[in-house]
Amino acid sequence: MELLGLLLFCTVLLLTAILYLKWNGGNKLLPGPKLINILCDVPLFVTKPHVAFSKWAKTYGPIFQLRTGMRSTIVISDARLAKELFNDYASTGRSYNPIIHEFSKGAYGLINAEGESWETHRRFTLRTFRNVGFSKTSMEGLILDEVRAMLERFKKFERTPISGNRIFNAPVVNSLWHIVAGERFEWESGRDSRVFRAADDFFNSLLRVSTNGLIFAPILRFIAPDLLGWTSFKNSIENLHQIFESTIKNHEAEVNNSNFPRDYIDYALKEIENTKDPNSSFFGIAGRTNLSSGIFDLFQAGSETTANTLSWSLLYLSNYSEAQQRLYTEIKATVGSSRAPALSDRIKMPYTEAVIAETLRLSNVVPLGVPHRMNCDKSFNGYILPKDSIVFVNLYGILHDEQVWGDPFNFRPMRFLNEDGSQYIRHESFIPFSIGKRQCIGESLVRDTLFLFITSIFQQFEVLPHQKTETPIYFEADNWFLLVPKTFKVVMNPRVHN
Ligand code: HEM
Repeated sequence: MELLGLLLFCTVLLLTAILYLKWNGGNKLLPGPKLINILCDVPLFVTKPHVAFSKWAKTYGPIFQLRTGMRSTIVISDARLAKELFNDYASTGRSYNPIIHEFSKGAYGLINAEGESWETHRRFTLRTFRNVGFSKTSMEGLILDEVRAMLERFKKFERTPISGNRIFNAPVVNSLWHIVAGERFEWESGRDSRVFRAADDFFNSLLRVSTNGLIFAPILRFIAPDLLGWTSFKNSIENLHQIFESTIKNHEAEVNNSNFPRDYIDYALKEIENTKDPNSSFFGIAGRTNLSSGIFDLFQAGSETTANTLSWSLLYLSNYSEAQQRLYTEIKATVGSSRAPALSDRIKMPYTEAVIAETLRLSNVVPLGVPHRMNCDKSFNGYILPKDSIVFVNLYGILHDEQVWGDPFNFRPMRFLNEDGSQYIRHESFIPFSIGKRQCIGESLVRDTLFLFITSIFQQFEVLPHQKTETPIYFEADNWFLLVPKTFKVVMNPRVHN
């Protein structure tokens, strides 16, 4: 009888263990701060969530969980783990946030779309970028048009202090508009463009709603819509969509133009015309909404990010005179002073490549990437990541990890070079564009833009800080949603070429 009882007990124990393991997938519970720890860090979390995440990663490790509501939020602070997870289709969902979804009129376009619709649109955009001239000579010519205009502008203000903030917005928005709509505005002659104005309004209102906490607590938009900036945010989005819509209509009227397709909109209209599958993201009315939202995404993802990274490069290089001198020496030796830098020079300029990488690393304009959503339960690294949990990649923590970089807050391009400085070294933790299936699609455009702008500016000018910052220099950013430099001024001194 005793033996039978023991057998029964062992069987129940075994079954319980099997059921537990089956339910839990053989996985441990994710570590993470308790509610009380989160409450203690609320001011930091609200103002600088990327810093709070990095602080918690030190205590709870490279993968931790915040259990604040019904859904769990998972934070990854290690490049290798991020690569493994984000290469898995299970992690390619997007979370629903009414503030972020307002951009794309729902889950349309590129950033907020999911599943087949997102895949089709992403493939189309990458292909079209290549066709329109991404990384080809025509794209280079298009960026160089903006570089020339920029240099002309700087010449007007040489030797006088000028603001380093927002000076790259017009050329960057202009080059995007050129790719998308085939038009170039002569912003350098002081002509204002409604696209610039609308893009500016949108970003100012986006910064306002993110600072006011609406992104974390969207419910606030119903409580004080005007006061918290929700109304002007919505209006600025509507305004941009109207501009895109009227431009698309003008393109439709020119479909029979002999040069068709000329730009992104033309390619998309052709795709819509050729799509007969009602389930496709390019079919009929949904196809049109996807196009308008897709353009919106290219603007919101591509303009402020690139323009602010260029501003950061001016701030760093003007304060780190040794790095600027070394950059100039390489430009002089490779390009000289009688012609403009070209993308073909890039391969011979490892120091410049390192300056670009170090600027992207230290400035890290998108500190928390764009949150992903798990499409299904997933067993990962010994844990279960439940369906619908939100996953953040803590790019800020990864790009500023002391264990990885040693002195993460110094601007030190040499960290990307081999010992004798002759070769650029790829770094596994260098992921400013995130990683995996949803990695930024603008990376190659950004790298080309940074190369051509930075080499051209420093070929022509010595850039000095208007007011020297203390040493060691730590550059504080404004706003957490997009890390933009605080107000600063520089002085552009023309170089004397002999
Ligand atoms: C310095 C400049 C830029 C940085 C640092 C940057 C960074 C990022 C990051 C971190 C993501 C999130 C990826 C993820 O979800 O895991 C992203 C997504 C995206 N970026 Fe960029 N980006 C930059 C410029 C651009 C440009 C110039 C464009 C296009 C013209 C662009 C288009 C996009 C799009 C469409 C997505 C969404 C991709 C998807 O959901 O599949 N970005 N970017």
